Amino acid sequence: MSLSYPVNLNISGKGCLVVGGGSVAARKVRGLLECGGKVCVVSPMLHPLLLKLTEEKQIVWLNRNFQAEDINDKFLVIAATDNAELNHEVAALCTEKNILINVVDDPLWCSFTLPAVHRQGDLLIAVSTNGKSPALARVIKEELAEKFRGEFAQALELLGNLRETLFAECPDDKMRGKVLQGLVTGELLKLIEDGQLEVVKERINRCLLSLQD
Ligand SMILES: C[C@@]1(CC(=O)O)C2=NC(=C\c3[nH]c(c(CCC(=O)O)c3CC(=O)O)Cc3[nH]c(c(CC(=O)O)c3CCC(=O)O)/C=C3\N/C(=C\2)[C@@H](CCC(=O)O)[C@]3(C)CC(=O)O)/[C@H]1CCC(=O)O
Ligand SMILES: NC(=O)c1ccc[n+]([C@@H]2O[C@H](COP(=O)([O-])OP(=O)(O)OC[C@H]3O[C@@H](n4cnc5c(N)ncnc54)[C@H](O)[C@@H]3O)[C@@H](O)[C@H]2O)c1
Repeated sequence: MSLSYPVNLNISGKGCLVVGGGSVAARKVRGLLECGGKVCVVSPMLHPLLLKLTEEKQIVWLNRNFQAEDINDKFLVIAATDNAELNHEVAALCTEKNILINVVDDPLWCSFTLPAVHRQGDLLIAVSTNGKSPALARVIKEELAEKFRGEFAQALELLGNLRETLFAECPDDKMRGKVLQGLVTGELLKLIEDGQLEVVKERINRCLLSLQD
């Protein structure tokens, strides 16, 4: 399989269809909802988690078998049934209409695959094995999750604010780059990892003060 091109999709408010309502579909639906997707599930049976989401009106459930027109106007589709032939059929329909398609039992039919994901606030760590071993992707993600904990979400907030201030107050882009690269080093990473957020704040303030000199 050729190498996949990594992107971060904005699916907020966009129509996402999941075909199938089992445990794999439930995992994919959770991921879509987390990012603000408008999720519709078509399946004659639903996993209890999906039933709950339907009752809470977080998703729309079409309680029947898949029909070709279900993909109309969808931004992306995930074919997650236990019927390989049907999953291929869904993929072929989407490919024809240039709709993004993920097929849970066949990477070759996917226009996108899902990585194992660890999030802390705006920090996103995504691990892919290009379909070679999803289980390994999960284990690598779990290892990374032990290192990149909640402190990183907090530190990112601080760095994001600093960057905004720099964009507003320092018109020289070379200077901005220099300031940010000088601040964000392996040493800062270690401070964040050790939970020394006060020291991180101090470094950021020092950075701001140096701009006024
Ligand atoms: C990462 C993760 C993201 C997510 O789903 O959110 C994900 N699979 C996860 C787990 C997982 N999946 C499977 C196992 C059992 C062990 C094993 O088979 O290895 C485990 C392990 C477990 O559950 O621990 C079975 C499996 N998966 C695929 C096939 C079909 C095939 O390969 O042909 C089969 C065989 C089905 C069968 O046996 O019939 C296919 C795909 N699975 C992918 C993603 C894409 C490639 C990702 C990559 O490697 O880059 C791809 C191509 C399409 C896609 O689904 O996007 C998620 C981790 C969630 C987490 O972080 O906890
Ligand atoms: N990609 C992954 O991460 C991953 C992981 C494990 C398994 N799998 C694969 O995913 C597939 C699904 O696994 P599962 O555990 O969720 O299976 P499951 O049996 O729990 O769910 C299958 C779902 O498909 C629905 N379905 C069947 N025919 C349908 C139709 N005509 N229209 C709409 N929905 C229909 C069923 O109602 C059911 O809800 C398996 O075949 C397996 O090969 C993929």
